[in-house]
Amino acid sequence: MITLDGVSKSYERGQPAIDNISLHIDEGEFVFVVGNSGSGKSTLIKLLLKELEPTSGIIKVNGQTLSKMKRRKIPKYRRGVGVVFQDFRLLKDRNVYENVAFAQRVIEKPGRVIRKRVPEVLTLVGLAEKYRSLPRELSGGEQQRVALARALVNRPDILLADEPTGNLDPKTSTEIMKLLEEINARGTTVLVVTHNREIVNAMKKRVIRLRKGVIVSDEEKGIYHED
Ligand SMILES: Nc1ncnc2c1ncn2[C@@H]1O[C@H](COP(=O)(O)OP(=O)(O)OP(=O)(O)O)[C@@H](O)[C@H]1O
Repeated sequence: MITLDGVSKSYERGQPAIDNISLHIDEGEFVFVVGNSGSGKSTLIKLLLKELEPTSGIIKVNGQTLSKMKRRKIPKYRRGVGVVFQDFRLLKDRNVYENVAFAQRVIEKPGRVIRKRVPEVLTLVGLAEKYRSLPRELSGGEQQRVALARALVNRPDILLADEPTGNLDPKTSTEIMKLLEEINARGTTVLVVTHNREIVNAMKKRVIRLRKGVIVSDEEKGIYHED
């Protein structure tokens, strides 16, 4: 599903942000990528979304080699990967329903599909009753649920989450993680970047740890070791 082969990424100055990483993530896996600030986690997400090009190495996602992808295919590729971020990134002046429906409108889904699919996915994240609320009327956890619904509405094979609980309290963070686990159980491959130790240790999933752009451990049912 996701394969990196000898991937490095250097910015203009300093050490490589990603330094000769090779890894494989199978279809249906749930993986945490952990590491201190500056270890390269966000760079990895950007490489997977083809927002950045690697300095060297090969990245394959869903059978496609990203470096060979035609420019005009990139938007479609990105829409096939669900993404959520720490800061939710919702449209402030649109309600919950519209925030989610928007992801379908941009790919020109017919109205009847949108009217069916949006309530379905809002039910999945537990927000069916708040479909008319604006983002500012929601708690942080609810806003992240909307972001998740938006990421899932087009049924992506892969969900990338960059520090999805970074702005949330511990209880809400656990709820969001349980939701990610459920999404994974329904077949989506999930990759979560975080430095939330408690969450990682509670979930007992595969844990890939980065330090200065290098994989220092990769464990099934892992824990987040002290650095
Ligand atoms: N646009 C950029 N230009 C130059 N250097 C960058 C750029 N983005 C990131 N870096 C550097 O690359 C390294 C890895 O950064 P990255 O953002 O991937 O780390 P991270 O693990 O996601 O950190 P955090 O947990 O703080 O988000 C850092 O040394 C950072 O300073």
